[in-house]
Amino acid sequence: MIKVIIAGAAGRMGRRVALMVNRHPRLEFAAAFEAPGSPAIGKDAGFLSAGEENGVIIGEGLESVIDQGDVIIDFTFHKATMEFARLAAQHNRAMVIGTTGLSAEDLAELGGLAKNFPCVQAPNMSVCVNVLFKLAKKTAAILGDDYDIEIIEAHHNKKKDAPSGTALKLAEMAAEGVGRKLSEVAVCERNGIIGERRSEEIGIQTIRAADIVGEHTVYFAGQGERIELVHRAHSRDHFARGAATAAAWIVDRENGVYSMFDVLGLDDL
Ligand SMILES: NC(=O)c1ccc[n+]([C@@H]2O[C@H](COP(=O)([O-])OP(=O)(O)OC[C@H]3O[C@@H](n4cnc5c(N)ncnc54)[C@H](O)[C@@H]3O)[C@@H](O)[C@H]2O)c1
Ligand SMILES: O=C(O)C1=N[C@H](C(=O)O)CCC1
Repeated sequence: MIKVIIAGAAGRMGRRVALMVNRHPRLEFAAAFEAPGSPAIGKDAGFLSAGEENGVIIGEGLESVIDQGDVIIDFTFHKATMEFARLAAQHNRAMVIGTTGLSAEDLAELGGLAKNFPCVQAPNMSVCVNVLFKLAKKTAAILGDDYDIEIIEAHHNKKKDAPSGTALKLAEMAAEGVGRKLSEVAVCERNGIIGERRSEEIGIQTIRAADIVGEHTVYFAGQGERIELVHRAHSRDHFARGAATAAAWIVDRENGVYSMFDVLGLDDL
């Protein structure tokens, strides 16, 4: 069995990951940890996630548990994630990184650290969203420059980063489809007398409201008609299931950074 360490085990995602790891035939929920001072420390993580006693008591900090597992599943906060990656590199532990909000500098550092450990890093672990990433690129490439590309994302009011990592990836894929660099054409805020829209812009707008799990719409708007590609998450369980799938996949890989396209076999689409 592959022993799994869950970072942020008391979080919205951590709790569901614990459940999905418990249910995976090749995974064993071996250890869990939380942020220093978290009220969850010392509690049974299984109980938190599914009402199932499974005897995994939440510890404080990765260093306290890193020797108990083969792979770390991380849905925490971008600064914490980078600390864990540095430790994983020192201890040659695999990682599944679901945390978003990582900067370009973080991702560059992660690429260097991953010379010493294998990791899957993905802003969205859902199968359908990863198919949507591919559809966004292909749709943009087919329609070309005569269609304005805009993205709207909606999430719950507790989400700390914006735009969502998924929205940024959708925009990046669409930009690739039409041969643009997202860093040059992304417009994430519009306010005041903004003037006419530049045709090459890719707009990304954010909604934060109530308990919305995660919704993304990609607009390809032309004169007189448009295409909308839409994904709506019904629960966090499909993200957690994707993370468990990635954890079972990554432990046999060479060191380096992989995506969910690699895990799901979507790379050639
Ligand atoms: N890739 C995906 O499919 C996917 C899906 C959902 C959420 N996310 C991302 O996952 C992250 C977490 O989302 P969430 O809704 O679970 O948030 P959350 O705030 O509910 O959970 C985060 C947990 O991490 C803990 N944490 C923070 N710093 C820590 C540290 N240094 N050590 C240990 N634990 C620490 C917090 O105490 C909290 O319990 C966000 O970045 C979100 O965007 C990604
Ligand atoms: O709930 C969240 O936070 C989510 N974050 C990811 C993102 O930023 O894209 C994935 C969707 C849910």
